[in-house]
Amino acid sequence: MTGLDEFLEELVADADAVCLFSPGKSHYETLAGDDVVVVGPDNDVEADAFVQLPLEFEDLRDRIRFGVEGAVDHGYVDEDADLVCLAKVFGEDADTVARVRADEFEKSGVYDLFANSRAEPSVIRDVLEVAVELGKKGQKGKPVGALFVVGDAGKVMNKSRPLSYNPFEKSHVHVGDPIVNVMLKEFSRLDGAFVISDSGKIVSAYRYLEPSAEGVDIPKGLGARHMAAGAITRDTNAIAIVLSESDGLVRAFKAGELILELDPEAY
Ligand SMILES: Nc1ncnc2c1ncn2[C@@H]1O[C@H](COP(=O)(O)OP(=O)(O)OP(=O)(O)O)[C@@H](O)[C@H]1O
Ligand SMILES: [Mn+2]
Repeated sequence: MTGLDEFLEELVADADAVCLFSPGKSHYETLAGDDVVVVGPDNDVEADAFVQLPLEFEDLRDRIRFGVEGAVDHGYVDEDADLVCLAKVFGEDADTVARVRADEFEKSGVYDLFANSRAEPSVIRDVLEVAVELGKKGQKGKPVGALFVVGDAGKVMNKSRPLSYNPFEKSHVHVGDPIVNVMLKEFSRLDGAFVISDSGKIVSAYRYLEPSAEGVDIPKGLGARHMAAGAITRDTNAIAIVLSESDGLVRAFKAGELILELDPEAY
């Protein structure tokens, strides 16, 4: 199929770098002579240029966008680099080639959310996972909402007040621990926000956030929970992860802005 060969040759011609998504060892070694950035959950192939994926990003566009933002942020590629991305969509091996310019995407800040927040990336990932699971299953079959404020916990506590006794008062428990995830889901039935420290310690449940909402610009149609989430991330160095009871989506806010929107059903 010479036509196809020609097409593929053109597709990858003159690229500045190759982004390899979760490559196997042999796949990586084949390309090791090129300018390669590996993107994946782990750096199994011990690549020098590596961007860690904190989520699976089922949607290839989201996955590529995250990888490219990470590659630019690390300085592995220029902001206007011409890139070839190799990824697996259907099988266990790379089956998809995408040609993309690094400036193709409006900067979404999704990479920055994980890599450059006060809280540890793994803590942010664990909280997102809890929110996504809660969104999938709800509480006893009913849709449920939840608000998690992650990082800069001292300041967040100063800008909030308790709605009820704090079940985490004297405990030293962390997100990611399976028991704690069950507790978070259980307590999400009641009002208010969870406050989580940079390192993932659950500081409090049932906090009513009272940040100044000045200058916060969140999409119309979102209510008080989302407004409080956006505002607290402008007023402090925390990020916020919200599960909406009404539309079932999980959203992340940083510096007063909506950065990420996920449909739990897609994960
Ligand atoms: N300032 C706040 N701090 C903490 N929790 C809040 C705050 N404001 C609202 N909430 C919580 O959000 C819940 C839902 O409020 P509301 O419906 O106005 O928010 P929303 O943004 O529309 O969220 P949803 O999409 O889940 O309905 C409230 O019952 C309360 O538990
Ligand atoms: Mn509402």
